Amino acid sequence: MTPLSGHLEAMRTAAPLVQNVSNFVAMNVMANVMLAIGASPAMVHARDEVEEFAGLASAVTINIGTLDAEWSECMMLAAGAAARRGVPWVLDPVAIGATTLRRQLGARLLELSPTIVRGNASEILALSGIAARGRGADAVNAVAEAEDSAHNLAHKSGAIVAVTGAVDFVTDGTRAMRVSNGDPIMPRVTALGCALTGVVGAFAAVASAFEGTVAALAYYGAAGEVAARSANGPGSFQVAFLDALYTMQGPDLDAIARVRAI
Ligand SMILES: Nc1ncnc2c1ncn2[C@@H]1O[C@H](COP(=O)(O)OP(=O)(O)O)[C@@H](O)[C@H]1O
Ligand SMILES: Cc1ncsc1CCOP(=O)(O)O
Ligand SMILES: [Mg+2]
Repeated sequence: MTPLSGHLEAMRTAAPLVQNVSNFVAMNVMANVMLAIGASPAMVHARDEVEEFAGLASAVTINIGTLDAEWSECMMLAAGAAARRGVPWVLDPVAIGATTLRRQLGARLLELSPTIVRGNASEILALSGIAARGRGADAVNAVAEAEDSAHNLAHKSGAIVAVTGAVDFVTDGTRAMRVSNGDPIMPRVTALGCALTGVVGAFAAVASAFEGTVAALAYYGAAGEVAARSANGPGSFQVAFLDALYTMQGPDLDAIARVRAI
């Protein structure tokens, strides 16, 4: 396995263009996070250009956070274009257990073979067909509760499935890893999960989907730990987090990361 630092350095060298069909809450947060890590984000979702743009991007991310009928159509077009062109694409099934609209779109997007699915435990349970509703976009389930579902979902869909929370879990349906970096203040800042999905996309542009996802999660959690040391609450954390993502070097990541195979 390539060291985590190797993936971070490769991602920064490539500065991949990542197309994000995101949501109204996350767009600004996500773009700032992606610029801080050294990637090039483009929040492009209009029906008339979304497929063309997917041909320019090194990765595509699809997030159902603030969907309506038109967003849904654009997401299907973008995911389809990425899948046809072999561009890695990441699904973030925000609040998928909450409504029929979300569940139906999630099922249709899964048919387009996402490279990676990244969500919290309640979302991964719901996407797997287990009756977990979450609390809107927030998880009410622990990661451990969703690990079997993640495994089955990965096996069935062919996607790498990442369940995030206090200890992240990543599986390809056969092997699995846990990443125990991060800080409990992270879910107190909106859209940090959505922004992480963009970071996963940037790493998937330069690494295998499994290794890239693990590296992205470890880097993100490590930066969260560094930022939490100087933060007084969610406001100062948000600023410190962007700085930590920006300043973290490969050797820092290798030293702070807590990644283990299961
Ligand atoms: N209790 C926690 N302790 C440490 N890190 C956490 C905790 N909860 C979430 N995180 C981290 O926050 C980031 C966003 O994950 P999460 O909150 O699960 O996403 P979402 O916002 O989509 O629900 C991940 O890096 C995850 O590891
Ligand atoms: C609060 C909210 N409502 C719809 S999308 C969204 C953002 C969710 O962000 P995250 O999944 O990163 O917590
Ligand atoms: Mg989320």
